[in-house]
Amino acid sequence: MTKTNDERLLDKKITRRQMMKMTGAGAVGLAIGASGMGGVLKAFGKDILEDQSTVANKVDFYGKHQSGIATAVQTSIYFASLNVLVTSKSQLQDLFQMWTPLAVQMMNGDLIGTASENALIPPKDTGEAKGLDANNLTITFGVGPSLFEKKELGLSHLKPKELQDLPHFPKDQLEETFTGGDICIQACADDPQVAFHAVRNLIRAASGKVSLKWSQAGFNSIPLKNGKKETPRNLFAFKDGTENPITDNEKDMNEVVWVQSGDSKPWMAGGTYLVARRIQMHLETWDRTALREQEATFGRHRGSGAPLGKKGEFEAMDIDRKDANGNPIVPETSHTFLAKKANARLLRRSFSYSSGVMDATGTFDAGLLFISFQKNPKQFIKIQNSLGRLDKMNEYITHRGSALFACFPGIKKGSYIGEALFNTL
Ligand SMILES: C=CC1=C(C)c2cc3[nH]c(cc4nc(cc5[nH]c(cc1n2)c(C)c5CCC(=O)O)C(CCC(=O)O)=C4C)c(C)c3C=C
Ligand SMILES: [Fe+2]
Repeated sequence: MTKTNDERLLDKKITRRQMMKMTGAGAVGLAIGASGMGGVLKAFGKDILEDQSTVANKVDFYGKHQSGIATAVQTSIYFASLNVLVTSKSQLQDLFQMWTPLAVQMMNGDLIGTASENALIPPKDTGEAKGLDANNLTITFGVGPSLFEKKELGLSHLKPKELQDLPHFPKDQLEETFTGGDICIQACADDPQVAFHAVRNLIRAASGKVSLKWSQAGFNSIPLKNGKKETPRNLFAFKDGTENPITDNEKDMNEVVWVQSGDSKPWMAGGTYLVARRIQMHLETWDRTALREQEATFGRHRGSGAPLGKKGEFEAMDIDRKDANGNPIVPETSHTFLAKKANARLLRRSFSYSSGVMDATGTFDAGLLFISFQKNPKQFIKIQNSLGRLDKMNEYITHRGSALFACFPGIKKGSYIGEALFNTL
């Protein structure tokens, strides 16, 4: 990347120590002048852009935590797992600094860069989101275990001990083409093109610095009842996401999702761990299954989403309830029985996918892009181990992809994505 005069000057005159002091204190105070864009301040040659509070359907980029985690689930996701091609920590830092204003612009519903009428060069923005509003776009960034294993990046001492490849689980049939990655970008929005546009433009702007390892688009259809959003249904037609932490309850979120200071490496405080599992759902087999069997698989009623034997979706599920003959009302091999029995919690934020046909079988390649956020990956591991070989749902699903990423804490205005990681020696 060619550097501007300002950047060259800064490279020379500001020592690393001074730079860390200033960014730590909030880099807004560091602004070195207005750019040609009129009133847009710069730090280290990068534009400091604001969240535009007047924009329709807009989620804030800046905050204590990254967006796309506690944010109400949107209807579309484009999830990308990337490998890095850069060969030094400072190049990686440059990459996240470069991505920061682009993410702010796109979450404001704007195109990236400044519009140019120069017909001799490709436009800065790929353009397909023009005319669409922000559509509650959220962009969430995380880093995978493999990033810290790249010697040339010198990050190994900063790797949290929790950030290890997930263990092999019974019945896993993972494919390398849907597994792992150095960086993840989760773009969610209420429009598929807005979500795709975000990832496409971030990758394009990072040409030569990252390569796309795998990606998955997904969808959720969210019914509205009297103007209120209801729980979306998965491709097995069951309400999915009923039993989840309350995202606007800080205590719940601190207990389940947000890494607290002292829990892990200091740079992770306020962040979280993202588990992604690409789980194929065998729709053809499911569709041949009797309703009673389907309900026994989940331990819930298909229509209402209520626990078996109850009426309301949000009624408590008591897994110890027995019928008159002393048999458990919620089957002991049902998905919810086993998930509950694990006695661990996580925030599920999954999306359905449909990606054509499985070559070998001629069946749908469709399923769930399961995404969960938890303050420690062991919460996921505990639940997945409890589901293990017993989960009745195993007859109808196959885990085909898996990845774990450490998601940075939120970004302060004037700072950039992942700053805490790069400012730790
Ligand atoms: C290891 C974690 C989990 C995986 C993987 C998983 C896959 C998966 N789940 C469904 C559908 C449903 N899951 C439901 C509940 C539920 N699932 C998990 C965990 C995993 N699911 C938990 C922790 C829970 C909550 C359990 C509880 O305490 O009650 C439900 C019921 C409704 C709900 O609460 O959302 C459904 C339906 C699919 C289809 C799937 C993989 C394809
Ligand atoms: Fe589940």
